[in-house]
Amino acid sequence: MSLNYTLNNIPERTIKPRDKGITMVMDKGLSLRQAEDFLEVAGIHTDIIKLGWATSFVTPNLEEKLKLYKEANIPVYFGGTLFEAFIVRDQFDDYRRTLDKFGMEYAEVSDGSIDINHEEKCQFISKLSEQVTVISEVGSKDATKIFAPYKWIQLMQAEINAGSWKVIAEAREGGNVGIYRDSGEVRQGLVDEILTQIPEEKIIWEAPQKAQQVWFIELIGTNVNLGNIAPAEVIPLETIRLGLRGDTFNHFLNQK
Ligand SMILES: O=C(O)[C@H](CS(=O)(=O)O)OP(=O)(O)O
Repeated sequence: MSLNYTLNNIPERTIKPRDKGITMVMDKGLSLRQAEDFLEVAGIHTDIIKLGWATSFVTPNLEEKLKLYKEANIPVYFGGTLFEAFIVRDQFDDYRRTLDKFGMEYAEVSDGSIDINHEEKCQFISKLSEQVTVISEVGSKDATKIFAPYKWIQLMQAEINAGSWKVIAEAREGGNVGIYRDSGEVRQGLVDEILTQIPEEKIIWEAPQKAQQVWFIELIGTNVNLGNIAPAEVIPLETIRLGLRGDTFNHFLNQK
């Protein structure tokens, strides 16, 4: 990545294509012109784009948008809710055909809105990973469904074993379920326990709120994988990763 001028002692950032330090952006309906503008300023800092939930079903010019992202060399995938919409209707084969039809190279497997047996979910991961790179998501979108840290670890581990490239820790667009309390505060004990068993580079933490991004960057470092980043927040996030915004400025200076 080329930077505009020289500053000494900037935290070292991994470079694209990265396996660690990923910024996953959620596009929930950008127009083609907005997507072009987004790529012009933030494409360089974006590792992967999710077309949020099932927005791809109603997005006009879907093929053109996918082409734009492909030309920018940024992988794209449909949100997990779309996968779930197919599964709940018993249309797994149709989902596979849909991925082929649109030339998708990545897919999300989640169960945030549906109840499926976890072995069955792992079979979907395993079958889909013969076709695409699979990212799976752990955690419910239902704030009342809270499960213990050991369970998160078990589910994440089983999904990685089944073939997931990365596992996403659920938070939704609002950042108020899953790994967060409804106030948006991180369930710290949960995250700490997960990190005792699952390698941090295998997890993408959904962190739509600035305070959540800062928390993970301070805990894990500049090159933590973060997801559900809004397009307009990619450049601000990059500065937070580098200790160039007040929120992490002293954290990184004090590490020297
Ligand atoms: O689970 C998510 O992070 C997203 C967005 S939201 O929950 O609908 O706000 O859903 P996904 O289906 O994974 O894109």
